Amino acid sequence: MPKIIDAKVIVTSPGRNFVTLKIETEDGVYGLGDATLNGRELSVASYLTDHVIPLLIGRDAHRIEDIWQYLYKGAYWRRGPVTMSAIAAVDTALWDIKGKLAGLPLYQLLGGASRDGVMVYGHANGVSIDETVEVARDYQRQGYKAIRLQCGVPGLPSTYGVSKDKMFYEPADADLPTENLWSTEKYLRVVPELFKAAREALGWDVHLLHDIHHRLTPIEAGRLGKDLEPYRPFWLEDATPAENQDAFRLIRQHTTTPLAVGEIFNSIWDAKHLIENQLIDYIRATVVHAGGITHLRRIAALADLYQIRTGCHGATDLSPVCMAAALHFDLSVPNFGVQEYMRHTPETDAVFPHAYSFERGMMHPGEKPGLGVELDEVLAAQYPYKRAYLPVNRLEDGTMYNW
Ligand SMILES: O=C(O)C(=O)C[C@H](O)[C@H](O)CO
Ligand SMILES: [Mg+2]
Repeated sequence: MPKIIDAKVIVTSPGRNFVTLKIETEDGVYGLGDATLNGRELSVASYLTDHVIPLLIGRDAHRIEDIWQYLYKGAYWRRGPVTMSAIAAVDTALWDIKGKLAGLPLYQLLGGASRDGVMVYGHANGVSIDETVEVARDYQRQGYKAIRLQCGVPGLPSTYGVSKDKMFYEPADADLPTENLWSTEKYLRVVPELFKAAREALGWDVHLLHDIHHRLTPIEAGRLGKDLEPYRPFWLEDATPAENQDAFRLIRQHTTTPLAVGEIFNSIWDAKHLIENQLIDYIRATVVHAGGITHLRRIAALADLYQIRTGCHGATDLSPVCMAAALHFDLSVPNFGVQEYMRHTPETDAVFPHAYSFERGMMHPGEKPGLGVELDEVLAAQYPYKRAYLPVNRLEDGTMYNW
């Protein structure tokens, strides 16, 4: 058996923080797993180092399911983003090892390719509608088949999804949380105008997406979904906070615009009611925050019964290790929908050399055994952890709101 003899956590910040687990086996094969939880990174690093790594030493790296169950059931305290990100890192690293030992890229172990490539969506954003549409046009020229549109809201100094840089977006921008302002009324006026202008400029042969980022009540989201129907959005994401899963029923009663949710979900239990009641169309849970490949496959299998497709989260705070794992999953899973793709900075790509590639709107995980991602530990050591928080949101009268 490939016995686990060592494991360690590597924290590095090549432009942003990443937490990576490296598991080594007796025969010199190692695997990597992403454990990054944006703004709360060190909690997962400690969970792994202090509580998980001692449990791994001496175990058979091939027994992925058993180790998953051991860490989930054995902790007694189930679920939650810290626990599930830690379990995800172990699970991903073990799949990486299994692939390397088999001499096969991970997607082959997951049943092989179900499609030729993975459709991804890029982020077009700008301060104004015109600027956003111009950026979207540029994405279209690069061959993107799906584009997310976010634009500034007149009257609000800044908002989610609008960055200074056109290809990179990094919301965790400060040593203490930046405070943003929010007005639902102002926002609801601009989004239909954005989609109208985008359809006029880009035509109908491109999928258009939008992320509400948990900021509307169900009835407000229903109204926005209805207003956007003429422009046929691919999805509206995180329309309303999803702790109360039935909130999505109210949105559904008012619009046929497809709904996506789940980037902050960490377990099948967060999605079960939404899926079984067909309250959503896309499930956005991804490898690092939802228990790894093993658990994500379980969520996708449940979703498949209800014709709900996957749409894995893929922001920059998910490391190239997670991106690679997501692409292997996407290529193989039967009910794939779309994959989010936000480019990492050149510094991040240098620390994590990888086999995955992008060509005209499609990605492929590559043919290297396992995940196909390395971690240059010498380079990583040159970028020490730097505390960084996600922003917070307040209404214009000072009331704390959802970011
Ligand atoms: O990429 C998205 O859809 C996001 O909503 C990005 C999140 O704000 C980000 O990953 C938070 O860490
Ligand atoms: Mg989102």
